[in-house]
Order: sequence, then structure tokens, then C-alpha cells
Amino acid sequence: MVTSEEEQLTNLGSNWILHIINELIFADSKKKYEYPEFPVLECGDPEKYQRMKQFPSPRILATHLHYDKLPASIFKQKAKILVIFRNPKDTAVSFFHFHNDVPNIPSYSSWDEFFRQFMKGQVSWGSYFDFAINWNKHLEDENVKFILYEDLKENLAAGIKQIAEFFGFSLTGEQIQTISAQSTFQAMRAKSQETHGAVGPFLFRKGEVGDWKNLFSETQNQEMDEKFKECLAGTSLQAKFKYESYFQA
Ligand SMILES: Nc1ncnc2c1ncn2[C@@H]1O[C@H](COP(=O)(O)OS(=O)(=O)O)[C@@H](OP(=O)(O)O)[C@H]1O
Repeated sequence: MVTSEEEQLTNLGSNWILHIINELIFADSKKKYEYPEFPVLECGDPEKYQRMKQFPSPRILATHLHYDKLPASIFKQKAKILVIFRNPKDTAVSFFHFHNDVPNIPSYSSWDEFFRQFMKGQVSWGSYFDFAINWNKHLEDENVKFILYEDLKENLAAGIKQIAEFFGFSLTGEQIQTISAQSTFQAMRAKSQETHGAVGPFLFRKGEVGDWKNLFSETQNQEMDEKFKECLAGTSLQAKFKYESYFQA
């Protein structure tokens, strides 16, 4: 199903990463990369997998799937996999707003109800924590690159440079700075209707680190910290997250 040029990414922040990759391709080749169709691997009709064979190179796909649910061909063809993670607190808040803001998808009666379901893993695409445990085992694998949403927020140009190097794009400092200016939350939100249609402003909602503080109760905060420890204490993912410095009140 895939070629060795395929690149893949997962989890919240995916529209951000897709945009950065598009800009990298444009800077490198001067050709605007057009997605033949919606690039999310798990969304669409079954015939999409046949059509995907014809997608032009480089094929870029996004997915929210767990590592062990990825098609075997991705590994066989040595596709490059860029994995973006975001702290679970802001991820939950972003996901809650996504459900309640976007028309025609199920909404929740309250944040508390959503939080309960999120902690049980009974939300679309399942448990965040199972996803993290699953991916944690593969973050050092060949052809896998981890990137943290919060690090990208803190130093966008440095993150873009790392992504460029991972995919083998050789760009000047000036090109990286230009892409960085076009990839800020403000720049992307300003163009979101043009790039993503009516749903754009919902996908580019706030783009901040720490928005969880506006919704989490103290009890919910403790519950999430406990769950995080229970699932990820001592793992390399925990160290990469910088959980203590970014996400503890
Ligand atoms: N450029 C930039 N900078 C910072 N943050 C950004 C950027 N682009 C998207 N975002 C934020 O990513 C969140 C949406 O994630 P996804 O694109 O993966 O959403 S989805 O899976 O398609 O629903 C959503 O987070 P919240 O604002 O917290 O809801 C977006 O605002």
C-alpha cells in the first residue's frame, strides 16, 4: 500500500505538522503539494486504499492510529514516521472543544462528562494513555521521529529544522525562518477558512499550552497526574514530555 517515500504522523497538532511538511516540500521543490484527497489514513471509503497507490510522491498521510494498528506495509517500505505528542491535559481540552464546537459531530453535555469518558478511554480513537503506552515502545525505532507540541510552540524554527532534517530537506536558515513565520498559530488561524473551509476556525481554536487550567478541577488534575504516573512513570516518553515543568499546577 505504501512506498518508501511515505511520511506519517499522529495525534493532536496534525494539521499543524501537515502544514509544515507542505511548506518544506514547497521550499525544497518549488512545487505546491496538493493532497489528492483527505490525508487521514483511517477516514474514507475502503477503495481509498487502492487510490492511495496512485498518490504522487512524496505520499503524506496522517493518522491517529496506535502503532500496532498501522498497516504492515508501512514498515516493509520503511516509511518515515513523524509522531507528534501533546500533553494529555491540553489534548483532552482541545478534543472536548472540537466535539462541542464542530457542527454535525456528537457533543457532550459538560466538560465533566467528557473528562470521565476521556479517562476511561471511551472517546473517538480510544484511550490516549493506551496510545501513549503503545507508541512509547517505538519512539527510538529507525525511521521514527518524536516531536512534542509544547517544544514546537516554544521554538518553532528549531522544531521545523529538526523535521526538515528528518525528512531529508536541506533548507537555508532563511527558508526555515519563512516557514516558521507562516506556521505560527496566528498565521494559520488567519488563513483557516481558506485552507480548511468552515471548520477551519474550530480546528485552529486557541493553540496554547496550559489551556487545561481553564477547565480542570483540582480533583481532575490529580486524577490525570495519577493516571499519567501509573501508565508512563519511568518511560522515555515521560522524560520527553517534561511533565513536571509543563503540566503540574
Ligand atoms: N500553528 C499552530 N500552533 C499551535 N497550535 C496549533 C497550530 N495549528 C493547530 N494547532 C492546534 O492543534 C489542535 C488541533 O489538533 P489537530 O489538528 O490534530 O486536530 S484534529 O485531530 O484534526 O482534530 C488545536 O488545539 P486547541 O487550540 O488547543 O484546540 C489547534 O489550535
